[in-house]
Amino acid sequence: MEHPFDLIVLGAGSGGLAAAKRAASHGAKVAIVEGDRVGGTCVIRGCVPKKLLVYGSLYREQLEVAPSFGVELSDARINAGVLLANVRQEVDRLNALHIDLLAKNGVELVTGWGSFTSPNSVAVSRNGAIDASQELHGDHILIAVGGRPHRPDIPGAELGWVSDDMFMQSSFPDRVVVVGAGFIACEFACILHGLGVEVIQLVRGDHLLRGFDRELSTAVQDGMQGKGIDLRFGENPAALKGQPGDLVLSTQSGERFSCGGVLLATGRRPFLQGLNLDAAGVVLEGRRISVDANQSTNIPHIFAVGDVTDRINLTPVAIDEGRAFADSVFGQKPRQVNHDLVASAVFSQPELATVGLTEEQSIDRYGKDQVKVYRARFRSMAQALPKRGPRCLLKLIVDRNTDRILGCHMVGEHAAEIIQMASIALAMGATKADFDRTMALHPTVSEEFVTMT
Ligand SMILES: Cc1cc2nc3c(=O)[nH]c(=O)nc-3n(C[C@H](O)[C@H](O)[C@H](O)COP(=O)(O)OP(=O)(O)OC[C@H]3O[C@@H](n4cnc5c(N)ncnc54)[C@H](O)[C@@H]3O)c2cc1C
Ligand SMILES: NC(=O)c1ccc[n+]([C@@H]2O[C@H](COP(=O)([O-])OP(=O)(O)OC[C@H]3O[C@@H](n4cnc5c(N)ncnc54)[C@H](O)[C@@H]3O)[C@@H](O)[C@H]2O)c1
Repeated sequence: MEHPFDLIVLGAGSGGLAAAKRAASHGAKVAIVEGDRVGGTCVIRGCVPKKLLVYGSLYREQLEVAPSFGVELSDARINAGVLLANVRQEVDRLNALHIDLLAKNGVELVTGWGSFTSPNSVAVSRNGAIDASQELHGDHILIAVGGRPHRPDIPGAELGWVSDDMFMQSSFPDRVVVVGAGFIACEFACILHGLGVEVIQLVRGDHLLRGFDRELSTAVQDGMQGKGIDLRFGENPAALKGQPGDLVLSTQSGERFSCGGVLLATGRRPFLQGLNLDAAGVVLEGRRISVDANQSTNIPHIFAVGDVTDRINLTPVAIDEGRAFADSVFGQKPRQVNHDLVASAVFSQPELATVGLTEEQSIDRYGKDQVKVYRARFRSMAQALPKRGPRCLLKLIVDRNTDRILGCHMVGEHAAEIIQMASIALAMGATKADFDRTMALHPTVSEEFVTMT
C-alpha cells in the first residue's frame, strides 16, 4: 500500500502540534488531523483562557484594597460578559496563529475526526460522514487526541456545566455550585468568586487537592475559605434537577443547593471515541493508551503522547513527549522524557506551586528520620497596608543524609513563577547548603527560601 505521509498525527492539541512541527522540521512529510479547533484543550478550553480568567478575577480584590494604597475608586463594576468575550477573542487569535504555524512548517492540516481503518490508514469524517476521498496512509501514526471532562453518573448530570462550557458563557449567574476538589474545581471556584459570584464547593473527601503536600492544600483551603468560598466537605452529588439558570443540586447526605449553575469538575478521561483502535490493533490499559518510554504503543509504528496516555496531564509534558517522539523517530536524536521532576501549579487564589516530593512522599520513600522539613509561614508585604489576605506558606523538604532538596513547595503570590525557577535548582541536584549560600533578594516573598533555619 502506498504511504504518502511519513507521519499522520491525530489531534492538533499541545502534544500533536509540537510533534507535527518538529517532525516536519526534520524533513518528514506530515499530516495532522483535527476534528475540533486547532490548539486543543490548552489553547481553546484550558490553560490559556483559564489563566486569562484568573487575571480578570484578581481585580475585584485589588480594587477593594486600593484605598489602603491611597487609590480611591468609585463606581467600579465587574462585567464578566466583557471579560469572557475578550478571552474568546484572544483564543480566536491563537487558534489562527497555530493554523498559520502549521502551514509555515509545511504540515498539512486535515479537518475532521480521524478513525483507524488499518494499522497504517486513517479515515476522516466531517459532520458525522466519512469522506471517502480522504483516507490517509502513513508510515507512522501518532495518537494525540487528549482527554475530555468526565461527568459523574448521577441523574441530571447533563444539566451541569463541564469546564469546556465555562468559556462559552455570556455571563455567570449570582450563585454557582462547584463539584470537585481538584485543579479545575479549585481554579474555577476562585475565578467565579473573584468575579463576584457566590460559590459553594462540594468536596467528597475531607480536604482539597488530594495528592499535593497536605500542609499546602490546607493553606489553599484556609485561603479560599478566608475569601468567602463556602467549602462543604464529605458531600457527594446525588442528582441535578431544574432547567438552565435555575437548578437544584441534591447530595447523598440530603442537602439541597439552589443555584444558577453547577460546574462538574470531576476529572477527565482519555478521549477514544470513534478512533477505532481495534482496526489498528492498539490495545488499551484500562481507559488509557499505554506507551513505553519511547511513546510507542504495542504496535511499533503507532505512538501516543499527552493526556490520552494519562500519565502527567499537563501541557508542557505533552509538548515534550511530542518533541521527544519526533526527535527520536525523524531526527536521529533519540531521547526520552524525564517524568520525574515535573513542576506544577494550581492557579487558585491563593496560588499553589510545587516541584519534587511532598513531605508525605518523602517520608514514605526515605523514612521520617531521614527527612527534614523547613517552613516559613507569613503575611507578605503586599498585605501590610490592606491588613488582609491569606498567609504564604513556603516549604523545603530535605534529605538529612545528602542535604539534597527533595521538594520545594509554595502557596502564595507568584508561587508558580517562583517554583518554575526553583525547579532548575532541584533538577541540578541543589542542596540546602546551596540554597543557604544564595544571597537573598530583598524584599521579596521567595527570599524566605534561602533564609530558612
Ligand atoms: C480547564 C483546564 C485548565 C488547564 N490548565 C492547565 C494549566 O494551567 N497548565 C497545564 O500545564 N495544563 C493545563 N491543563 C491540561 C492541558 O490542557 C492538557 O494536559 C493538554 O492540553 C494535553 O494536550 P494533548 O495534546 O494531550 O491533548 P489536547 O490538547 O486535548 O488535544 C487533543 C486534540 O485532539 C483532537 N481530537 C480528539 N480526537 C480526535 C480524532 N479522533 N481525530 C482528530 N482529532 C481529534 C481534539 O479535538 C483536541 O483538539 C488544563 C486543562 C483544562 C481542561
Ligand atoms: N493548573 C494546571 O496545571 C491544571 C489546571 C486544570 C487541569 N489540569 C489537568 O487536568 C486534569 C484534570 O483536572 P480535574 O480538576 O478535572 O481533575 P482532578 O483529578 O484534579 O480532580 C477531580 C476531582 O473530582 C472529584 N470527583 C471525581 N468523581 C467525583 C464524583 N463522582 N463526585 C464528586 N467528586 C468527584 C475528585 O475527588 C477530585 O477532587 C488535572 O489532573 C491536571 O492534570 C491542570
